[in-house]
Amino acid sequence: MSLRKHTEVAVGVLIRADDALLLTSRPEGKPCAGYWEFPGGKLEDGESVEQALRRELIEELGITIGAAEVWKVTEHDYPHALVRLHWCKVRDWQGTFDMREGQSMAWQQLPLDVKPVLPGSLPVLQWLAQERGMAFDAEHYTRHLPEATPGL
Ligand SMILES: Nc1nc2c([nH]c(=O)n2[C@@H]2O[C@H](COP(=O)(O)OP(=O)(O)OP(=O)(O)O)[C@@H](O)[C@H]2O)c(=O)[nH]1
Repeated sequence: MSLRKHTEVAVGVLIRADDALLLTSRPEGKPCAGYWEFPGGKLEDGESVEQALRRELIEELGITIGAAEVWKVTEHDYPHALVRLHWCKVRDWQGTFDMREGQSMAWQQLPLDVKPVLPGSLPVLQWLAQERGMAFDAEHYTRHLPEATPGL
């Protein structure tokens, strides 16, 4: 049996006052380019989840977040990596959004209009829908997936 090492990832669910959620598109050159995701990235050595998330959101979006606590932890096994996702809800940030990696951003209510969404993010969309008393239809997010997606 081969044991794959987890890649630890900090992910921010940015929630605006009207409950809209921030989604960003994965830039060209990364695995799953063009998929929509919540902003974030991999922890570097010695970093906490909160530190990594703060650094990533400055690097990617040009904003500085306030306090961020881990809300949920999920795992997803992609061919390119076995990831452990540490999800933080963020309602407090400063600065102006600046897509520094050439990505797109979209404030979205549930169910999301942007597609496709990374499969590793679906559990969180389900929890968010539950919290809002809404039905969750996984097929809404998966039925238009490209048939062969390199890196997925
Ligand atoms: N940021 C982010 N990553 C996610 C989400 N869902 C999900 O499965 N992932 C996975 O978590 C991993 C995050 O890695 P990344 O490539 O975005 O990290 P990074 O910005 O540090 O990349 P880098 O290697 O270019 O520095 C990817 O394997 C990605 O598929 C999500 O909603 N947001």
